[in-house]
Formats: sequence, structure tokens, C-alpha cells
Amino acid sequence: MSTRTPLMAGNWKMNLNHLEAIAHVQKLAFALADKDYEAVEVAVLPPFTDLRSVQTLVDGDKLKIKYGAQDLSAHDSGAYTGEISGSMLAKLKCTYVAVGHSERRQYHAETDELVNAKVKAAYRHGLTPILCVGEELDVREAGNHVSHTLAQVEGGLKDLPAEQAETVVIAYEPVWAIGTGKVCGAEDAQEVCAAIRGKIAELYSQDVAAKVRIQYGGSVKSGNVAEIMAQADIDGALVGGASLDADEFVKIVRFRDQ
Ligand SMILES: O=C[C@H](O)COP(=O)(O)O
Repeated sequence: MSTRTPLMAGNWKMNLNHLEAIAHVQKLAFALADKDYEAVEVAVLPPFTDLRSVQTLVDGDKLKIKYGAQDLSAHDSGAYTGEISGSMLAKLKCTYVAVGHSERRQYHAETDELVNAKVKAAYRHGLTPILCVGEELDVREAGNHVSHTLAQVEGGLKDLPAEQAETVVIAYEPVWAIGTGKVCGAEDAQEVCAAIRGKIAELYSQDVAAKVRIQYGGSVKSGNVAEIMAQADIDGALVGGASLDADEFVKIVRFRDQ
């Protein structure tokens, strides 16, 4: 297990309206105790339309849970119909924003170049990007999963200064393990996460690489989280489906008890 503070983040994807979001965060907040937050950083990534409600709840009840968005525009303002800017997210006191999730890459044709522009947009507004990377099944079967993923890391971090790079969160999510119930073996995930850390050391320094938190994502549940978190280069999880069940997500946060 690493010495970096683990980040357990629930990516709700396109689930839970703002009323359901309030109920869900209230349930999480009620279940989580102060000691949970001492050992783990807990965050949720609701849909854009929920963020104001979540902010009001978190501020009003002084909750320790953090929150962020699932995407942002590479632009700061202007004629970009349907887009949400980093400044809008910052105004809602978001901490995190996912960038380059495989569903954005797959369904919205997001390239490494665009992902890189979004990472920079996040930093312009004081948001911490969760840069998502990972290979499709055919890439893994061809044995190219490490080089594919490292190219995404390099592309996503291009021209990013070290003082920003050391705070980035990288989520390694093998696409074939997302929402499928197929979990990447913990040691296989560790292999790629160690390679990601090595790439950051090569691009920046060992010091920067030692600070970067690398999450695993892909069918994480209470039953497999402990094994995943036991790996030296895995510093948290980006949890999709299981984060929609508050009791299950709390168990994931308490991975040390599983
Ligand atoms: O962002 C989360 C990932 O896509 C994982 O989703 P999942 O836990 O439903 O497999």
C-alpha cells in the first residue's frame, strides 16, 4: 500500500437527478465518520445539473466530502453551446474534474490533444484534474496496453509545468473492465500504474512522480477493493456503478476493513 492519501471518488456518470443527489450525499455523509476522512479523501462526481445542490448541502452542513464534475470545456467562456467552463465549476467550489474519461473519448471523440487542453483549463481555474487513461480490449490482447496508456499520459500532461503535474490525479481505467464486472487483476493493474509513475518520473522527476496519485477504475466493488489498494502504486479508486449504492461506496471507502 502506498503512503499517499488515497482518493476514493464516485463517478455517478449520467445517473441521479439533483433531488436524488441530495438524498445520496446525505446518506453518505450520515454513514461516514470523521475517522473515515482522516485516512481517505472521499469525493463524488455528479452530473453538472446536481452540482449546485451538492455544493449547497456540503457548504450548509459543513461536510468533509469533496465533489467535482465529470468533464469541462477546454474554453473559458464564449459561443460553445452546451459546454461548461472551468470557471463555472470553480464558482461552485468543485475540487476535482474528470478529464478524458474513456466514455468521453469513445462517444465524443476526445483526443489526447483535447484532453490536454482540458487539463490546462482545469488548472487555469484551480481545479484538480482526474486524468483518465486506459486501453481497450483489443489493445490489451495485442500486448500494447502499457505503451498505449503511457502515450495517453504523455499526451494529457503535455507542456504542463511540474508544480501542476505533481498535483494531478491519474485514473487508470482499462476500458474492457468498465461496467462489465471484469476486473483487471490487481497485479496487472499495478504493472500499468507503476509504468505510469515511471513515465511521470521520466517526464518530470522522481519527486513529482512520488507525489502523483494514481487511481484504478473498472468494476471496483467492496469485494475487490482491498486487493487493489494493497498495490504499491495504486492510491485510490474511480468507482462507477458501485458508487451509486451509498452502502457499497462506504464499504469501498473503508477498504481497510474489507
Ligand atoms: O469512472 C469510473 C469508471 O468508468 C468505472 O466504472 P465502473 O466502476 O462502473 O466499472
